[in-house]
Amino acid sequence: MEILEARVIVTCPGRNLVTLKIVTDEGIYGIGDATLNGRELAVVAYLEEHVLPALIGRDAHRIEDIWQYLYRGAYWRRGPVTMTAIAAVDVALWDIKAKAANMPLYQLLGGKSRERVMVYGHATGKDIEGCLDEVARHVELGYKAVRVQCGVPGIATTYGVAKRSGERYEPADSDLPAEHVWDTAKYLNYVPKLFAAVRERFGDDLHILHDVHHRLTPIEAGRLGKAVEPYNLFWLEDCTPAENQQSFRLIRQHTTTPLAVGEVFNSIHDCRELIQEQLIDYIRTTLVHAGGITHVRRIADFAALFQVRTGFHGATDLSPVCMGAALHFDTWVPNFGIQEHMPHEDRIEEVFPHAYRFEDGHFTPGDAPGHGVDIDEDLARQYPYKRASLPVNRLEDGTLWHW
Ligand SMILES: O=C(O)[C@@H](O)[C@@H](O)[C@H](O)[C@H](O)CO
Ligand SMILES: [Mg+2]
Repeated sequence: MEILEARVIVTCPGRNLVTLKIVTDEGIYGIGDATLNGRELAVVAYLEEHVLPALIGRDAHRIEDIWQYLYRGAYWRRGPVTMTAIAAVDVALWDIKAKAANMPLYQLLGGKSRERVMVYGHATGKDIEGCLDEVARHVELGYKAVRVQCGVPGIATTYGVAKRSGERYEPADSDLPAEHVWDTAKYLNYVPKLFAAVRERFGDDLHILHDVHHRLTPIEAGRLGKAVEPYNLFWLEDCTPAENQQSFRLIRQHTTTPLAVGEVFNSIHDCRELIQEQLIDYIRTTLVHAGGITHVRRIADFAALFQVRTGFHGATDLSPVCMGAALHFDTWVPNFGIQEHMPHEDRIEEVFPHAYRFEDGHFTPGDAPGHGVDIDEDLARQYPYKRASLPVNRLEDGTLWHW
């Protein structure tokens, strides 16, 4: 089956999303997500100039060979732009292969390991009370697991908190990077009270998650993990930047709170020590930013050897195409943990019709052949690209900090 054509579709139905469509001579096409939040056009140029011309005429069935060709051929190794471009090609080719086999993608991966995929939703509030109301709304909607984030008194804006209650937060919300102010001491004094309040009101069964978004030092992370042990978190995410994988040894010496890391990783080499030394419990690296199904499957299999489970990134900047493919992966992967879910706004749902469905705190990927997500190109064209940047964070004295 020959690749006849490959094109990139950029659309902004509320936020920028980049999609790759690969068309074959048998009339079967596949699509892959190529969205790298805040750096979208870098991936578009990479694909259009350096990848797509080399795909034309290749056999669409040779997914592994094409992956190696793009990875080794680039010479420079890894990096988010390269690995997102490779992921888009890879997921589109898996979509094609599954459609050609007339099977849902999870069947090609090895079949179902579970009937449904547990997801966590996002409860955010400008303070603890506001966040509790949002947790209640999620529990009502059926969620069994909820990520809780709230504003901190004395800090004007806090990452991951929606501007208005009931809305989703959007990290890329301004033309040029917005500047936020951060204060670790205020955060560390306040946030344990949030978990205490959630347990008090919702009991022991609800899974609670929290994202620190890389903002603590390793010893601060150890202290927080230890302080919140009584509240039995499902996980504490990105408690410190993980470029220095060894720093997690220090955190592990101090706490048994489960740790999740990896949404910014794009290669198995970024998480090798973390997994091999069992310094984390959940790996968050997902299809779109880490070379697609072909590479993330290697990460997941490696993680399984060390009882590390998956907990894929699933914020709104990962398009429905990534979500659909991830749900097939989650349905198959033996060492599944949980899947992040942030609902896309209606305009996005209209541009990307999909087979996956939410029910009772879980998703099922559907049984449509392929990954079950499509793109309405005419509608997509009605929403032109609009530059949007991720924020930066500074300490009160002006020092640039992790956001
Ligand atoms: O856990 C998460 O979902 C996040 O950390 C994201 O909101 C992340 O900040 C964005 O996806 C960045 O594009
Ligand atoms: Mg995160």
